[in-house]
Amino acid sequence: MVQADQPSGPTFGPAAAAVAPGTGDALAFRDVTCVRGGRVLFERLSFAVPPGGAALVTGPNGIGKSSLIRVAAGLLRPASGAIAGTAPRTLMAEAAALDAARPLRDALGFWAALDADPADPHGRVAQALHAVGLSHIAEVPVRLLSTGQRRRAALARVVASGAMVWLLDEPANGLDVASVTVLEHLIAAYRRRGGAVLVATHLPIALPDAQTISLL
Ligand SMILES: Nc1ncnc2c1ncn2[C@@H]1O[C@H](COP(=O)(O)OP(=O)(O)OP(=O)(O)O)[C@@H](O)[C@H]1O
Repeated sequence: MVQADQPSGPTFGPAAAAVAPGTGDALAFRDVTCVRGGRVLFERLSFAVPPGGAALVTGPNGIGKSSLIRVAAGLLRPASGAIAGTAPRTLMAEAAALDAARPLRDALGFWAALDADPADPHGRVAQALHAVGLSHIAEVPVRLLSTGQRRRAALARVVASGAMVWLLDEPANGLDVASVTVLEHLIAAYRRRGGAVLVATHLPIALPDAQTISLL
């Protein structure tokens, strides 16, 4: 079962599955059904995230939050329905996919050169490291980073990507209170620039005016 709501405007969900998200959305699910391991995780889910918007995916363990994020990322094919939106997306999941042997700056630079925005990858990595408070360990190999530092490094990768849509799967895991505040500020600044975020979390994250997609 799924329940999606917005602070204002229409309610999306199975009962309103015919509601077609408008054009120009950064990301939209249209009647998306996801089946995994023979179990329907969510059915005919429709919602849209406009530029500058945010959606928060909530629900208990094993309900399908990560699966929803993976569907949005194009890593998991929905059983039916469609994902709309051509804006470049970037994913922050459990694995940061940063080369453990490389210094952090180089490991991030590898992805920044491949990711959405081709302009000035070195400059974007430097800015991202500063934004997450890791500039001082830019030359330290990734394998020596603490758990929380790795999570912040993963966030730096997202920041450096220049993508218009951030897909964040449990981004607050492993972060201390101060780092969660940094995360919240980064998301807010990104949204002010027109970025859109889809966040799955079981930890509280302040996302003003976000619509909530409750998997039940
Ligand atoms: N590769 C897979 N094959 C089959 N079933 C899977 C696979 N990956 C996950 N599942 C199942 O899909 C369901 C949803 O998993 P998912 O990771 O999306 O949940 P979640 O809400 O993110 O959970 P959590 O809060 O524990 O991270 C679970 O029952 C899980 O066992």
